[in-house]
Amino acid sequence: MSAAPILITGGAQRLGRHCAERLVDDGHPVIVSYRRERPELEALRRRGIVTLRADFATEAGILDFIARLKGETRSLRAIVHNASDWAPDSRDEQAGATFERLFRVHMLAPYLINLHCRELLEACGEPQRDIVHMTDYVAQKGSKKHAAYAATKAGLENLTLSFAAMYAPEIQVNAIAPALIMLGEDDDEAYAEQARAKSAMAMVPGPGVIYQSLRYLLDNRYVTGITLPVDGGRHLR
Ligand SMILES: NC(=O)C1=CN([C@@H]2O[C@H](COP(=O)(O)OP(=O)(O)OC[C@H]3O[C@@H](n4cnc5c(N)ncnc54)[C@H](OP(=O)(O)O)[C@@H]3O)[C@@H](O)[C@H]2O)C=CC1
Ligand SMILES: Nc1nc2c(c(=O)[nH]1)N=C([C@H](O)[C@@H](O)CO)CN2
Repeated sequence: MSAAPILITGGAQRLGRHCAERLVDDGHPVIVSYRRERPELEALRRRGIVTLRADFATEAGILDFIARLKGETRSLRAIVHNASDWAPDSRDEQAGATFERLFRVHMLAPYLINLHCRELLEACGEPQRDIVHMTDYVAQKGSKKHAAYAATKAGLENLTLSFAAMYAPEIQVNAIAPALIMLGEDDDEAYAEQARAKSAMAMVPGPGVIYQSLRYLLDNRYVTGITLPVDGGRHLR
């Protein structure tokens, strides 16, 4: 019987793509969700990664993805909720719509996928099954410019506790809380220098440190209900 796949939402680029490719390197079948079709997806498909389109900005979009996921596989080894919209707060009439969209992407999608896909994880024949929520250091600190983003990531962090308690011992549920792992395409050196100065380690490590953290959770049978900080010691500054 072939191994059950690992689902990474938002796996078309950056941290999610890096983890998807490393999981394939480690012998796991992988399914990724993506929102926008683009040429880079072909490279993932050539590696045998199944790509499913998903827009989590609406409940209908979330439920439509779940239905198509269940048409694709009957079991899952793990679910990594990586999809995220790092939108700054809107100061105009869009403020409410922005908050609601980030609530759906960061909280409602993981909540509904966890509820509706529990049966896929339980159908996995391997001894360990995992759910991993990608949160953010700012869930604990807040953010002056990304308050809606930080609040909805804090909500996702809290969902980690509830689902860990609900799903133990069959399924382990944990979170990874990164800070400044990768810069954005438009970030200049001045921004990079300012961002590096925010942590004790004063570096921009790249996505490898996230895969190391995900690997630790996937390989540890005794860890559940935790949030693993991967933030260079932001709390020390
Ligand atoms: N990068 C960093 O330094 C940090 C990252 N994190 C967290 O780590 C995770 C990965 O970060 P990173 O790789 O930078 O993430 P990205 O900003 O690259 O977003 C990941 C994916 O989320 C998808 N996405 C966005 N909105 C939606 C939506 N409405 N429906 C479905 N998918 C959507 C995008 O899909 P598409 O491209 O197809 O539109 C995108 O590819 C995120 O959860 C992030 O919050 C936390 C702290 C620091
Ligand atoms: N979905 C995303 N979330 C976050 C991103 C990103 O690019 N996409 N980037 C950050 C920053 O690196 C921030 O940590 C810098 O202080 C945070 N979240």
